[in-house]
Amino acid sequence: QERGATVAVRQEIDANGKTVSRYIKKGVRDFSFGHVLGEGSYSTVVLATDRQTLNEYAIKILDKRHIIKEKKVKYVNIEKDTLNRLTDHLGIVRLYYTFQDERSLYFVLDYCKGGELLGVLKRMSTFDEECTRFYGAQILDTIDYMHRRGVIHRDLKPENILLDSQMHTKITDFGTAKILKTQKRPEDGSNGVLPIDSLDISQDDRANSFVGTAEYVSPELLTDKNACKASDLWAFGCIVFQLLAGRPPFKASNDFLTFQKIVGLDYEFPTGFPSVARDLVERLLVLDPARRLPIEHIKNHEFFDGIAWGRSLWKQKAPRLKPYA
Ligand SMILES: C[C@@H](Nc1nc2c(c3cc(-c4cn[nH]c4)ccc13)C(=O)N=C/C2=C\CC1CC1)C(C)(C)C
Repeated sequence: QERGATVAVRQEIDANGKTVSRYIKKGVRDFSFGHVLGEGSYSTVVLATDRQTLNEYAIKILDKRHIIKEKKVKYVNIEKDTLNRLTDHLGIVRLYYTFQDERSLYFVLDYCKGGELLGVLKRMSTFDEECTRFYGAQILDTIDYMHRRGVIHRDLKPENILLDSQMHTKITDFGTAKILKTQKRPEDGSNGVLPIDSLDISQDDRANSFVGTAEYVSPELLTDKNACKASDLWAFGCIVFQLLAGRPPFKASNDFLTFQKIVGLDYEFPTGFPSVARDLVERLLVLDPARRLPIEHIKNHEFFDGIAWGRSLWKQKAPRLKPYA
């Protein structure tokens, strides 16, 4: 095998709709690398052009020695397994193939020309309701897809919500995601109390060692070290608040004080914050994860009136970005 090329498998749908695996040999030499797009904690994401097809990709490069030294191998595998599991949704950054050479691992992914949602929000300072509704709906639709496939993201934030060339969202950075074991739901539910696993709380200890980015961490992760699907909905509530307010709800001068605000549910809406959006946020920023609005109810909330959920949400034009007056 030529240096740096490993056989990569690409799933394709053939003429009669069957998924076939195409074996392609891609390596470092098949790409010309451009500028750095972003720096992760253990990786660099670089713009690259496929020399044959001239398609542009984002290639995440990980230094093998560094990964091993920092004991991050499991996170790399979680990211790959998660991305390989979340393949058929437009709101997820797609992983095309991976390969390696003696020094590095390479993940070939969607290039999201619009960059990070955080960058766009900073330039706008706030989003108006129409934009918040559109971006909020795309993010929620993607969370719904992830949860249905037993994946909890655990670190949702405007930095890792990217925008493609059509200004549609693409969620990324799954190295700290939690893949839930497919557990059977108990038939009974007789007493009507939510069975503990209905919150899909991650059981194993490793999953609980991770804490996300301070401003978006859920209270349950801080108090009983357990993340669950509803933890992503807490982060979603923080993001909707931040799009309209221009700042996250829980923000203090250091992480410890931010954590105190979170567990004390200590936040205020800016004057003029739209009341329908306020009602939605208040039903998401609830300390008890079991009492947070479930996804189906969020979709039916008045704030999302007018949103056509499903594929059409991803086919429509993104609204022109306008600040909240
Ligand atoms: C959040 C992430 N930043 C970024 N990650 C990715 C980008 C990306 C693009 C721009 C950009 C585009 N135009 N101008 C800026 C800025 C930041 C980016 C992209 O296009 N495709 C896949 C990416 C990531 C996929 C990989 C995690 C699996 C961090 C900071 C972690 C590197």
